[in-house]
Amino acid sequence: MIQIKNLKKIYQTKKQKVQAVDDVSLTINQGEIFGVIGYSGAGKSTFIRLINRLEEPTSGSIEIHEKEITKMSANELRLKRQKIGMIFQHFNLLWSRTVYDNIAFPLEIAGVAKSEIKEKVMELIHLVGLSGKENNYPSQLSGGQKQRVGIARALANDPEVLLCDEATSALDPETTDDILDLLVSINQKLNLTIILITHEMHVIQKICHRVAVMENGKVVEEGDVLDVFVRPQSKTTKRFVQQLNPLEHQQDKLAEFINDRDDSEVIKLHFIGKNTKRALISEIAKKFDVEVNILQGSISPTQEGSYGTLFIELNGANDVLTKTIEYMKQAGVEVEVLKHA
Ligand SMILES: Nc1ncnc2c1ncn2[C@@H]1O[C@H](COP(=O)(O)OP(=O)(O)OP(=O)(O)O)[C@@H](O)[C@H]1O
Repeated sequence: MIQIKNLKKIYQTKKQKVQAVDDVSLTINQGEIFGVIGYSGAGKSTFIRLINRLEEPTSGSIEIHEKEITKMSANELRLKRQKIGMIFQHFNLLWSRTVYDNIAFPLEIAGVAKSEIKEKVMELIHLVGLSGKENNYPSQLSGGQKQRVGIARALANDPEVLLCDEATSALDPETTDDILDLLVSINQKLNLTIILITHEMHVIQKICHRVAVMENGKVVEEGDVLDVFVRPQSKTTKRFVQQLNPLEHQQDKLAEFINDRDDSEVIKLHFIGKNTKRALISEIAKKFDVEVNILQGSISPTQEGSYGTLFIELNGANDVLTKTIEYMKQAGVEVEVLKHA
């Protein structure tokens, strides 16, 4: 478990003080993928660099597996950092070293015997899907392959946690998905805790279990990914969720369309988890004397299950409409009436 309490970082420049991280407290559980999302300047990079003290905190504490990072001496910190892997947006590889030698580097520094290094490096090369590329130099690799080297290097000393600093931001969408899949498989195979920062909601949706939203150095919202997606609270979170759900963008257009039709009830439904697989619309059409018109719908998978949004129009007698809505609520679907008949 990682416990971060009242973490603060103030940069003092000649002209001004910048409060980059402002009283952040978070608990990150063993084996989870925890995402921190925010717009540029929110304080994400500073936050993640504070965890392994690449930046010195102004105040606050960070405990990893009950060891207080903030109180460690330089020597203790050097040893602890071997157990905190990190990957970067621009990979930070050693360009004059081959794939093999890049991955071997942290093991050499840790004083591991050559024969053990060989076994470990070959195992890691296999794990990240780079078999056959051992003797290539970084310049001979694609962006996705470079990040695979970065991941293998970060895993060399069997870390307790992997920090990912915008690890997919320099990659195209398809390669991003491949790297995200690799991170999920590593998380599952090794039960490795992963903390990542990103400005892309897609990354959070695809691989994170929990998420914190940062704004002006503060965490403005935090929770299970599914909950945050379905019920975003802060304005910033709502904007991020809209980034991903085209339906939310189109809600204004839908509203115009809805207002044209004065005899129908218009409803927004949120299906969460196993409910996304339920044939609720055909159920209500059979069970009640209502006409159902499907206006728009989408379904999005997350690590913790799927969620779906559906806009429907219902026509029928008022008491039947009330019963239909009650039936859908009882089925565990969230119902929001956008326009009454
Ligand atoms: N070394 C520094 N000295 C002074 N101010 C800094 C320093 N590093 C970051 N800042 C400031 O701290 C704030 C947070 O920056 P940070 O890079 O952590 O945000 P971010 O969310 O990672 O943004 P980006 O995605 O653009 O990197 C910004 O106002 C930034 O200008």
